[in-house]
Order: sequence, then structure tokens, then C-alpha cells
Amino acid sequence: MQPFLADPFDSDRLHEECGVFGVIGMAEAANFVALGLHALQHRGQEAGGIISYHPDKGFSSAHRFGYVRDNFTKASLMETLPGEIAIGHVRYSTAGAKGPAIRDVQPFFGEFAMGGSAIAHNGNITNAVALRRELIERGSIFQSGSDSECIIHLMARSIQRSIPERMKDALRRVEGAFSVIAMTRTKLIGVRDPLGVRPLVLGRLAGGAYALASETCALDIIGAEFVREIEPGEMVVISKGLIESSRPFGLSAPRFCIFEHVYFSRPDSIIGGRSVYETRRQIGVELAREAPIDADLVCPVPDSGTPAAIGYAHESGIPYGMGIIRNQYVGRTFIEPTDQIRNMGVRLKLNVNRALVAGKRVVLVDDSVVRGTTSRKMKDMVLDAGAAEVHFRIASPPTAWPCFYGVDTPDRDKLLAARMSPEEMREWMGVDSLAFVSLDGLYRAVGEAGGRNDRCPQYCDACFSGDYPVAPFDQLQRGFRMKPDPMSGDAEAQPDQSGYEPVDHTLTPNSATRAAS
Ligand SMILES: O=P(O)(O)OC[C@H]1O[C@H](OP(=O)(O)OP(=O)(O)O)[C@H](O)[C@@H]1O
Ligand SMILES: NC(=O)CC[C@H](N)C(=O)O
Ligand code: SF4
Ligand SMILES: [Mg+2]
Repeated sequence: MQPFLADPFDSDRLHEECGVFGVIGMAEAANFVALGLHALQHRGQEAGGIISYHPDKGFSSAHRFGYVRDNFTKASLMETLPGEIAIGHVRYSTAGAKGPAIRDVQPFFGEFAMGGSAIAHNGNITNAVALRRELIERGSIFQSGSDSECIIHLMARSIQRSIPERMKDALRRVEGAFSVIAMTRTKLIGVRDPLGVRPLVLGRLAGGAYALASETCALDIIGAEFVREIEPGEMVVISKGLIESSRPFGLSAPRFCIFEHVYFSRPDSIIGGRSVYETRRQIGVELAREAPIDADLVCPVPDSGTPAAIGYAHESGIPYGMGIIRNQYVGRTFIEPTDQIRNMGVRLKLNVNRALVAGKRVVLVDDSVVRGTTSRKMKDMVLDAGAAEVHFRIASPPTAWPCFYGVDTPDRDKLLAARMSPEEMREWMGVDSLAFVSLDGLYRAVGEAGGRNDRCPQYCDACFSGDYPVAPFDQLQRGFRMKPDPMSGDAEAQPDQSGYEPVDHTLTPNSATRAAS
């Protein structure tokens, strides 16, 4: 039996995608990092790590599997992480060993001529396989199977004289998505890729201390004031209470991940000046306008479907109720269950509130459909409980393409929307009606009144549209076929509405990058 297994019941879902946090200028900085990582736990539950620096004791590090609360709360461990500067990482892997491997857990550390440096990366490097091959051929000795380790080796090869300059050199060679927090003996560094696919924010604490975090909810937990987002393509270097900003990359139009608004970020975070909760509620409003239905009750699939269900109920005037109750104690640290328990699937996490749904025409609202497992099982459970009708409303467009930018997505042939039209999905789920918010509706909900600008999309929405803002180099090398560009005149080559074409499904982000390690 394995001591730790990522949620055995959702091995084929979209998984979260790492959280990063750093503090400079606070005594016992590692304790603040532990709190920040705890607030970011939803972004990765596989493992976590913290590195700190103390002038007398040098760099110290701890990497552990499992939840932050089970590891980084023990005084005996936290005492080993002294100093006023520290960074940390919670991980859901997109690369590296298949199965838990402590050597892949971040932050990573490197010793350079001008001193040590540690980095923590959220995102996924789309040319990591190629970079790794090149680096190994030139003599680099990799310690892990992670894509993120390439950054340390590229820094080691740079001829620049300071660590921030070496980071710039390194990151100019890296393609894909990265929000990186780094530290030296005296500096805290934050940088976002030119498209700003993944989030990163700056916070201020009393006495000239600063924090960098994936989301604002992690600033709230330590009482830091939100200052601003790190801009796409920006690097900030914080030292002695001063912040230096630079733009190491050429200018590009930003393409923030729209799925952060739909699902990944916490609803109490603020992204792009917008409350994530309010955006999700607004998606529900758009859904109710686009896909109205005559029904008696609107129920969220908790927790992630809740704000959209509130919006749907408000806009439609149909009463809202908690027809599905989530067991808050279902964790992700189960030991491997027997097949019998595994087959119970979502039943262990979600249960129907029979008294509420019996005899009613129920609208179930969820944030996304990936494999369709949740929706299909929920429909059965709600009907078993005596509901008269079940209608599904989904607060995102059909997820038909894998993410190569830091979200662990199932193989493409397991994505329901890659194989079926919405009507086929409805039939397969066995529900009375099924509707997804349109891409334009989603864009309106995130504040783009005119919807999606197809010529220059305002967000990354590749998992819905197949329009990848950064060509996934390693994947293309391994046979992944992108949807033909409609602007190039090849559009007729598309086989169906979702753009599905059978591809080599062994080449998912994980297996592809893992194969190289
Ligand atoms: O179509 P499927 O393959 O079933 O995946 C979709 C479901 O997965 C996610 O929930 P999940 O239960 O993983 O996590 P949550 O508790 O954060 O909503 C998402 O919110 C959907 O409910
Ligand atoms: N989900 C992430 O952001 C993962 C970061 C990095 N690619 C890793 O596998 O560890
Ligand atoms: S492909 Fe989807 S999940 Fe991945 S970055 Fe783009 S919008 Fe986000
Ligand atoms: Mg869910």
C-alpha cells in the first residue's frame, strides 16, 4: 500500500495546478509561508515544500508528501527552517515521475558562484523535454524528473553575474506557462510568463515586509495587504523593502487562464480586480439567460458549482436549495481503497438531500464536465431520491482539449466533450436536458462585455476552444495534433463541432513529460 495517494476517486479529473508563496522581511518567515501554502492547498495536495535562508545557518529545506497542515505545523520541523526569507510550493504534478517522488517536490535549490537560489514554479514548461535533452547533453545532472528543474540548470549555464539576471536568461529559453517565485540570500523574486497564464500577486506586511502568492486568499491568511498583481511578463525583485520591476520578455497580449475564474482559484480570491465568487455567480446568470428551463429547484454540485447555481437561481427566479450535501471530511490522503470502495466513487463525497429533491424538477449546476463521471452519478442519485426531472447546467463550455500549461488533464479520449456532441452527452448522462455556458457567455461573465475576441482572444481558453496560445512544442514532437487554425483556411479539416480527431493518447502532458524523465 502506498502511504499517500492523490484522491483515488478522481484520478481522471482536471487537477489543480500548484500554488507558490514567498515572504521576505519577517522573522520566522517559514511559518508565514506555511500559512500561505495552507490557504493555497486547493491548488495542489500531493506534496509541499519550504526553503528558508538564515545568515548564520544558510539555506534550509523541507519537502513532504501530503497536506501542509499535517507537516508544516510541527514545531520540530518549522524550527529547522529559520530566517527572514522563505518560499514554498504546494504541488499537483504535471511532469516528473508517475506516482509520488519526493525528488520532484519543489522548491528546487541550486548553488551558483554568487550564492544559492531556490525556485518554486506554478505552470508547465511546454519545451521541457527538448530543453532537458539539450542540458543533459551539455553536462547537466538532473536530480528530478520535473520540468521546473530545467530553470535551475539554465540559470547555472548563464554567464550573467547576478541571480535575477541569470533567471531572466533562463526564462527566455522556457516556453509555456510559469509563475515563478525565487529567493536568494537577500532577495525575493517573482516573475510571470509573457502571457501571464498563471496568477501571481504581491502583498505588503507591516515593517517593510513583502509576500508573493498565487492568489490573494493566501495574503489574507497572513494579514498582508494586497498591493497588485505581478503583470504578465514582469519580474519583481524585492530586497530591503524596495521593489525593482523589469520586463525581461518581448511584449505579448496577455492570455490569463480563464479556467482559474471557473474552477481553480478560490472564490474568495480577487483576480484581475474581480471577485472570483462574483464572476462565478455571473456565469450562472449568463447560463440562466442562455439556457432557461421550467423547473422547481436549482441545486449546486458542491462546492465548486455553488456560486454559479446561486446566479442561475437568482436570474431564473427558481428557488435555490442544497439538494446535494458534501461530506467535508473526504480527504485526499486515503490509502489505496479496494475496488469495491473505489466503485462507490462520488457517493463517498456527495449525497442527495432526499427530503428536498423528492418530486421536484431539479436543475443541477456544476462548474465543468470532464469525464462526465460526476454528472452521471449525480443524476442517478437525484433520480433515486425521487426527483421528477434532472436538468444539468454547466458553468463552462465543453472541455474538449487537454491543458499543457500546468493543469493535469486526462487523456483526450477520456474527455467526454472530445468524443461527443452536447446532445450525445445528454443522452449518455441520461438527463432531461443539458446545457453549457457558451464561450462568449463565459467571457461576458469575466467582464468582457463584447464576448470573446476571436482574432485576439483576451484569455487562454484552449481546453474549450483548442486554440493554444503557446504551441506545445514537446507534445507536437510526440504527435499531438492541434485543431486547424480557422484563419488559415484549413477549418474544413475539422471532423466535428468539438474538433475531435483521434490522437496518440499516450501523449498526455503527464505521460509525455514523464516519459522523458
Ligand atoms: O466530469 P467529471 O470527470 O466528473 O469531472 C468534473 C467534476 O470534477 C470537479 O469536481 P471534483 O469533485 O473533482 O472537485 P471539487 O470538489 O473541487 O468540485 C468539477 O468541479 C466537476 O464537479
Ligand atoms: N501544476 C503545476 O503548476 C506543476 C508545476 C510543475 N510543472 C511540476 O510538475 O511540479
Ligand atoms: S488550457 Fe484551459 S486550463 Fe489550461 S491554461 Fe488554458 S484555459 Fe487554463
Ligand atoms: Mg466538482
